[in-house]
Amino acid sequence: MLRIAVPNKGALSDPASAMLHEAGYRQRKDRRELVLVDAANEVEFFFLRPRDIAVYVGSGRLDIGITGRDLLLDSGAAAEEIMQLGFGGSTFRYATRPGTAQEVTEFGGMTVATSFAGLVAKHLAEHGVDASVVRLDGAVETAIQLGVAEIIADVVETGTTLRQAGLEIIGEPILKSEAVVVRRAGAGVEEPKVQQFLRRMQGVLVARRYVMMDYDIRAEHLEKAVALTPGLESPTISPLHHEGWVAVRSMVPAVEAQQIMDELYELGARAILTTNIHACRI
Ligand SMILES: Nc1ncnc2c1ncn2[C@@H]1O[C@H](COP(=O)(O)OP(=O)(O)OP(=O)(O)O)[C@@H](O)[C@H]1O
Ligand SMILES: O=P(O)(O)OC[C@H]1O[C@H](OP(=O)(O)OP(=O)(O)O)[C@H](O)[C@@H]1O
Ligand SMILES: [Mg+2]
Repeated sequence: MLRIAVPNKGALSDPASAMLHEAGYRQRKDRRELVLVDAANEVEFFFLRPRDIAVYVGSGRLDIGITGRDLLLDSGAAAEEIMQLGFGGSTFRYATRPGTAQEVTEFGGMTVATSFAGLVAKHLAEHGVDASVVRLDGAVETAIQLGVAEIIADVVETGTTLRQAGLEIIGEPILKSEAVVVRRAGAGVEEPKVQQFLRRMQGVLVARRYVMMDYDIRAEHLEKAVALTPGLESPTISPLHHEGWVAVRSMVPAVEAQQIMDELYELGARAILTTNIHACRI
C-alpha cells in the first residue's frame, strides 16, 4: 500500500482531492473521514493538516504528501518537493502600513508577525537583519492594527486581504508557492508504486493543459500546419480518401487552441475539431 497524505482543510484541500479523483483514486465523501483505503489502487489516504504533512512524510511514516511549498519549507522537515501540481498558487510576502519600511534591510529592531516563523527567521538571517519574529496562527494582518508587530509576512493570493487591512506589499516575494508532491529527502522516486502515482498525476496535468486537435489539410500545406501543431512528440498523419488531402491529429495547449484553429483555417485546413482529453499517460 502506498501511504499518501492529503490536506484535510484549507485552500489546498478541495483541489487536491479533485486532482486525485481525476487520477482515478477514491476520495472521501465526508470531510470528517481522516483515513481512506482505496484497495483497488493499493493506496491509503491520510487526511491531515497541510502544515503537518511534510513532518509526517519527512519522518518516513508516509510515502508521499501533497502540501504547499511554503509549508514544506517552513516546516524544516527532511522532505523534498518531487512534483509541482499547478494549483494553490500564491506568493509569500512582507507587508506593512505605508511609510514604515521599503525593504527587508530596514526591519532592524522591528517585529514581524507571521504564521511561517521558520521561513521568515531564515529570510531575515539571510539578509543579516536583526528583527523579532512573532508566530501567530492566522489573520496576521490584524497584528499591525493591534500593535503586536510593525511588519507581517503572509500568503498573498489576490491581495484583497492586504488592501482591506490598509497594508502595502514590501519588495519582491520571499517565495512563490504552489501545491507540490513531497517525499522523504533522499528516498528517491524509483519505487514502482511511487512512479505509478507520479505518472497518474502527470497524466491529470497534461489532460488539463492540452486538448486533442484534428483537422484535414492539403498535403502541400502540411509542413506549415504541423509547425503550428507540433504535438508533444510528433503529430499523427493519416491519408484521406480524397486524394491530395491528409488528416492530422495532435495535442495542443488548451489556452492556445482557438488561436491555432484560426491560423490553421487561414492555411486552408478544414474540419478542425478539438476534444478534451479525459485521461492520459505520457
Ligand atoms: N488564498 C489563499 N489563502 C491561504 N492559503 C493559500 C491561498 N492560496 C493558496 N494557499 C496555500 O494554501 C496553503 C495554506 O494552507 P492552510 O492550511 O493554512 O490553508 P488555509 O486556506 O489558510 O486554511 P485555514 O487558514 O483555514 O487553515 C499554503 O500552501 C498556501 O500557499
Ligand atoms: O491575497 P488574498 O486573496 O486576500 O489571500 C490571502 C489571504 O488568505 C489567507 O488567509 P486565510 O483565509 O487562510 O485566513 P488565515 O489568515 O486565518 O489563515 C492568507 O493568510 C491571507 O490572509
Ligand atoms: Mg490560512
